[in-house]
Amino acid sequence: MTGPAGAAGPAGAAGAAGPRAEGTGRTGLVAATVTQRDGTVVLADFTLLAEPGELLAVLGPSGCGKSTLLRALAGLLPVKPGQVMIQGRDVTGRPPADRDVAMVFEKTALYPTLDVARNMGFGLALRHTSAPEVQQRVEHQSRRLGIWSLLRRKPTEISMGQRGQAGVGRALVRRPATFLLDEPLANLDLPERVRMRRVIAETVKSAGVSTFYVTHDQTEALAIGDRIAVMEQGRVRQIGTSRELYDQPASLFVADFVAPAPLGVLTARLVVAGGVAAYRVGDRTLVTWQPVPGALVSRVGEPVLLGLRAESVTAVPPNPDPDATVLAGIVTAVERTGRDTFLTVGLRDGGTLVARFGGHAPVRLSDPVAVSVDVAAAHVFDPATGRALHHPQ
Ligand SMILES: Nc1ncnc2c1ncn2[C@@H]1O[C@H](COP(=O)(O)OP(=O)(O)OP(=O)(O)O)[C@@H](O)[C@H]1O
Repeated sequence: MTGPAGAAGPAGAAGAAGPRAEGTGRTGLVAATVTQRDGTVVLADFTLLAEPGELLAVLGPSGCGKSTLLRALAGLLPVKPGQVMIQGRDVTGRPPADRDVAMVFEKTALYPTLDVARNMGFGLALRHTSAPEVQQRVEHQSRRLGIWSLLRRKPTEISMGQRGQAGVGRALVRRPATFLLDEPLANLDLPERVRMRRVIAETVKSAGVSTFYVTHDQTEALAIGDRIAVMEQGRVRQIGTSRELYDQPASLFVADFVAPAPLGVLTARLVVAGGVAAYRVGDRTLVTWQPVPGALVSRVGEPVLLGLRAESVTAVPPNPDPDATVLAGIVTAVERTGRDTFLTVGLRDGGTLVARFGGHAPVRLSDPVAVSVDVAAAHVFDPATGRALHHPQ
């Protein structure tokens, strides 16, 4: 199920709004307005609900309101008007302690006088879990997280990354009504992040607890989320699985935000040439060799934006197909990942593309370069609104 906020299906954004969220077991905000203490309205008429047991990744740029969402769910910021639902129960106006949430902040504070084991078990002890059970859960979880050897150390005796891991451990030993994880893997190196996010995903899934996992790292969101909600400026722009967001982004913003490499964008005009769809870009006509897609028929003759992923823009083969589209430009940025080289190419005909070449491509900044473009693979957007008009099959 995918779509922009408000057009999503049963588990989607505004589709599940109102009292219907009650009794469904869903967790999230419904038609909620959240205002910071200084009067800044961060979320307005905002609806986002996770299904029971779902790991919902919340992805978006800095300042879009991700932390505000979690703080409102936890009861740290008031929702007025609107509803906060936890497992289908309306907890709006209830204090944080009544909501049974386990929350991890990016900068989780541990109790400085307690060792890691007691920090991890603190929430359980508060809830009157027996000492042997606290010990058993802390040991089990610390082994899974790889911090068992740190249990007797104080927070000042471990690294920032390890403090973050202990904070995650403190949440994961619990079986709360919902997990709220706000950039829980900050300060960790990449291999540790990947390992930790697997442990987190396994733990929250096996606990069957709805989880909001906030990140601004698209790779992390796509890897971990059952679905991903993409936020921008206090709104959910789209909610769907990683495949849905990648194949059918609702807008240019979403397409660019979920792409591992920046999206190339060309300003074009849709034309029909010899019965097939083509795009005029500067003086060039880029032919798709396919009929005009149904969704674009009404747009023939009009300007559109073409979004091209790096995998559709590649090195020109030694004996190129004469019908292939080859564009010339200048390399304005080079990023090497080992396996691939990503080139940002300023085109002679206007516009910028990002191309994926092989890892050994002998290309340097400011080099002239020719790229082969799979025009039929372009996602097509409305230039005025950025809304998607057509996705390639
Ligand atoms: N205490 C505050 N008082 C006033 N405005 C705030 C406060 N905290 C956050 N904001 C504003 O609310 C908006 C959303 O902030 P929020 O922290 O929710 O964003 P975010 O998506 O979590 O960002 P990041 O990824 O950088 O953590 C921002 O414009 C921010 O400046």
